[in-house]
Formats: sequence, C-alpha cells, structure tokens
Amino acid sequence: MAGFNPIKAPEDAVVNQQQGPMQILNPNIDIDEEDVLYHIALSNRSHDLKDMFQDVKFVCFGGSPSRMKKFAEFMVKELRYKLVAGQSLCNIAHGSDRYVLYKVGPVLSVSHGMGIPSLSIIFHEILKLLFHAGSSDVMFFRIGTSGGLGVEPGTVVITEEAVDGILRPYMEVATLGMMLQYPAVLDQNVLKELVASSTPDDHFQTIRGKTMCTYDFYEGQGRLDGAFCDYKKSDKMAFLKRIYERGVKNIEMESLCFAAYCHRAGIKSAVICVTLLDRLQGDQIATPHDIMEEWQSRPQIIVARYIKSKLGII
Ligand SMILES: O=P(O)(O)O[C@@H]1C[C@H](O)[C@@H](CO)O1
Ligand SMILES: O=c1cc[nH]c(=O)[nH]1
Repeated sequence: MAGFNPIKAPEDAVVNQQQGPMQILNPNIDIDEEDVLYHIALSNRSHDLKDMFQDVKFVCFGGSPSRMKKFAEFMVKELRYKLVAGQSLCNIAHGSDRYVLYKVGPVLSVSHGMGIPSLSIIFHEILKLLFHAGSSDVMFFRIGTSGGLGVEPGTVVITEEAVDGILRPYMEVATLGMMLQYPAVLDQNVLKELVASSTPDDHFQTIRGKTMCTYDFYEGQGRLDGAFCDYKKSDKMAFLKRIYERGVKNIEMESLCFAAYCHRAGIKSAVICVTLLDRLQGDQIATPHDIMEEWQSRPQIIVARYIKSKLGII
C-alpha cells in the first residue's frame, strides 16, 4: 500500500514495566488538587484511594458488568478469601452506572463496556486511580469474547499482536486535529507464560495468534447480518481468508486500544479472549446461554492460574 509504513511489533517485544509507584504521563494531574474520576464516582478527595487500592497488583478488564462480577466471585474462591455469611461483593463504582469495579485482595475486576471509546475512558480513570493510590508493579489483563477464524468455538486465543481493521499494529487517535499513532505492543514474555500455563487436562484449547480489533461489530467485522451491508458473501469470505492467512485468529473490539495504552503507560498486559463462533462458518451467535457462560469462564481460568502462580498460591 502506497505510503504505508507499519510500526512493527517485534516478536520479542518486552514492555519496560514502570518501577515503583505508578506514574502517569500527564503533568496536569496535580496530587494536591481534587481529581474526579467521574465515570466510577470516586475522587482523591472524597475517598482514601491509598487505603482502598494501594495493594492492587492485577487489574482484569472485560466488557460486561455481570461477567466481571462473576470473575470477582471466582477470584474470591481461587484466592481463598471468605465473604462474611450473607454478604456479597460490593461494586465500588456503584455511585455511577457506567462501569462496575470489584476488589478481591490484590485483584481489581473492572467492566469496560463495548468498543474502544468506552474502554479508553475507564482505562484513563483506572490508571489515575492507581496513581493516586500509589500502587506499584501492576499488570493488566483483558478477559473477553471474540469471533474466531478457523478455530473451534470455545477456543481461548491469547493475543500475540493486536491489529486494526486493516491489519495495522497501532491505534490512531485524532488529537487536537492531528492523527496520532500508538503502537499496540504486548509483552511477549507474559504471552508465553500464559500459553504455557494451559494444560492437557484443560477441557478447552488455548492458542496464540493475532487479534484484529475493529470499530464495529457488523460491517467492521465483515458480517452479512447487520442492518446495512453493501458487499457480497464472496467479498466477506475473501476478506476473512486474507486476514486468516496473515495470522489473525480472532476478531474483537478493544485489544488495539488496550495494548496501545498499556504499552504507552509501561504496564505489562495480555489479552485473552474466548471465541464464540467460527466466522468462516457464519455470523450469528446462537449458542445456548449456559454453554456461552461456560466458554466465557475459560479466559478467567487462565488468568486466575497466572495470578495465583505470581502470588505463590498453589
Ligand atoms: O469483553 P467483550 O466480550 O465485551 O468483548 C467483545 C468485543 C465487544 O465489546 C463485544 C461485542 O459483542 O464483545
Ligand atoms: O464475533 C464476535 C464475537 C464477539 N465479539 C466480537 O467483537 N465479535
């Protein structure tokens, strides 16, 4: 493509993780001033963020509020915490109805909604939250769903590289009238550790691959079943086969921003998504609810295993 100059994510890319308390790259944020984290209804004045969040080491994001509540409940069991009888986990962001936020020891479970704009907002506010809290050595994970390409539905794909809808490995953000590009680099050591943590006893497959991140679920992902469609099935199939041949194993809507922002912030991260269907076979997601629920728990199992290994819990 003329003038196309991709920023290549090296195969051995390792994120230079921030050392010590979380820093943010914005000189306008003054710890002596009030900073309102509007979409999660917290502020560094109204809440003792150090007391509440300083011990956070792992932040797990996913689209749906109920999935992230279930993940928090799962972590209660995995980390062997005990809830007082009759008590349930508290959504710390209950003062806002935009996102949910649960804390289980060193683990935060956060919903991010659908698509890059929604993820971007909560990402900014979680980063500032951790900065005000003085948290250090924090890792981020996205545990999500996706459409697979040539893989059995229910397979877990761990992203080796996130690319946009035209296979570029960076996110473009229109800022002050300019188009800025941020490379979507993921730490390859974390990827390898996560892939290696899958065992033959797992009842599902875990693979690595490129993840395409689009700005739309329907036309952006080449679906034929949206409210609009100006292309033919043969065009869709040619597109999907082309990206499959370039190593794309799944398609979703947040990995590009997630990887780009984590890299920009110096935070080690990984994207782990289950596939809900094989897009080479169709577009509609019609799998029964109970099966879908079980599939959605699979990325959670991989991430919980990783967190437990880092915390020395067997
Ligand atoms: O984390 P989730 O399962 O929400 O991620 C994918 C990408 C979109 O947000 C959404 C589309 O159904 O699912
Ligand atoms: O096909 C799919 C399934 C889940 N999420 C997506 O973005 N696409």
